[in-house]
Amino acid sequence: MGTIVHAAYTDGRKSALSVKKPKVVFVLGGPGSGKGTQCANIVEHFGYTHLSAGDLLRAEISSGSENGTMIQNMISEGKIVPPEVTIKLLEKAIMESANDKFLIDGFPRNEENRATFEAVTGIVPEFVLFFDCSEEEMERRILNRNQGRVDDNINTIRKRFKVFVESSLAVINYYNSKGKVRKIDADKPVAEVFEAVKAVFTPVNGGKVNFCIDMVGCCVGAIQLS
Ligand SMILES: Nc1ncnc2c1ncn2[C@@H]1O[C@H](COP(=O)(O)OP(=O)(O)OP(=O)(O)O)[C@@H](O)[C@H]1O
Ligand SMILES: Nc1ccn([C@@H]2O[C@H](COP(=O)(O)O)[C@@H](O)[C@H]2O)c(=O)n1
Ligand SMILES: [Mg+2]
Repeated sequence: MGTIVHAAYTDGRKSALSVKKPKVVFVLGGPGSGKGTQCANIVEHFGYTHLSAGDLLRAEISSGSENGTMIQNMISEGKIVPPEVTIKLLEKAIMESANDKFLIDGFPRNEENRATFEAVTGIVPEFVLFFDCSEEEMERRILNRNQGRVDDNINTIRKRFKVFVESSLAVINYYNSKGKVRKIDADKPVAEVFEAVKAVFTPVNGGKVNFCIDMVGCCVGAIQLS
């Protein structure tokens, strides 16, 4: 079945993001894999702005907006909110920021999220940072998180795992087919995970990135990109 792409703007208006053209890194991984924790480290060391789609949705609930109840119900069930709701929150946050590079944490969560975001904004991620973590470890972390989240209970955790496997992994596989996934073993302590994350964000050769284009088994040249 084809993906339904929600035009967040039915009047055909272009997203303001297609004009601002921010640099975007998607940060994906199962619930409790450490996305938020590592994003905080990346912000501190590499100057990105961290936008957690989940946090934006929770703020929308707290704001008492008309979508609040619907969002609350879906989060309580570990379900994925319609893309136009989440994309508009992301767009607002990006446009209000003076920064031009963003970590978008927990988005896209499914193919509808991904396709709609690309259709509406025209933005393709620089890469996707994927935190790969076992369900046992993720469950242990979430049950010890103590942040008072309505979805941090064993029943909803299991539903979120199911959603991740059935919907979110397909997004990671899509970007993997484009060579855009940077996979991190997230089953390790925070500091060790961040060492691996740093390597992804640290350019080689003092800021220039060398690519050797290997065609037909031979290197046809090295291109230095600043
Ligand atoms: N590498 C790690 N080792 C042990 N605990 C960790 C690690 N990374 C994060 N944690 C802890 O696990 C919990 C979940 O981490 P975090 O909130 O960053 O995950 P998340 O991927 O953002 O989860 P969610 O998708 O539910 O928001 C937090 O209490 C955090 O302190
Ligand atoms: N793109 C998204 C992201 C999140 N949600 C909903 O929020 C819940 C919490 O997300 P976290 O990343 O903070 O764990 C998630 O389980 C979804 O219910 C969403 O709908 N779409
Ligand atoms: Mg998080």
